[in-house]
Amino acid sequence: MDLQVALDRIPLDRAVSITTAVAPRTDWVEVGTSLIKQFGQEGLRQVVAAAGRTPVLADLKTADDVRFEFETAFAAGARSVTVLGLAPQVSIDLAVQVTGEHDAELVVDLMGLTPQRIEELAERLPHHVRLAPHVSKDSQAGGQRPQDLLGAWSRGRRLALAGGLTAQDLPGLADEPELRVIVGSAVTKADDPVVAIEELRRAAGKDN
Ligand SMILES: O=C(CO)[C@H](O)[C@H](O)COP(=O)(O)O
Repeated sequence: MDLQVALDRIPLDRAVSITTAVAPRTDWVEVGTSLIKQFGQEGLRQVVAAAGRTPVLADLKTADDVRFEFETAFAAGARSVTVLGLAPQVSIDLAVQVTGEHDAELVVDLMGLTPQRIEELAERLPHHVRLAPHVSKDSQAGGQRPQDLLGAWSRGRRLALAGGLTAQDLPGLADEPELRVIVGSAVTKADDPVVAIEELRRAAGKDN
């Protein structure tokens, strides 16, 4: 299991200082959609610099104008980007093409999709594309968990689970080899983000 720390709804200087502290202890750093909307390409560039050798995902949640949005993120140093599964198929196909041209990772965010559309995407998309079962911020109060969205379609696929996850969720997921777990608030709202990421590492079985 890989860990990805998502940075959302915090000032840029705090995002940079959290990144400096957690980057050596996480597999990926995510610049969340809220940060990208607030601080744009320059914010992304600053987090990439603070992350050092740890790769950075830009959670663009792109729905249109794929090449422009992706290439703006790659120019700032992002190594992975997200497209919405809700986007038109032509945009999802272009997302596969553009990430391929840049040797970057593509993550397809599955929030808001019907089970039928998720199955269709899982069948259609190349195996190297990572699929992200995601309980959106606005849906989290309903108690749904991203792991509830897994099914026959997800077996053998590269996955990234997101949406309100904490260290308590990780032991049950630790055996999934192709799984990345995205944790935002559990780190950024912690009194000490380093203590929080160490707890997540232990829960993920990474420090045994
Ligand atoms: O993509 C996101 C919101 O749309 C977040 O990055 C993701 O949900 C992780 O954050 P949290 O653990 O706080 O839910």
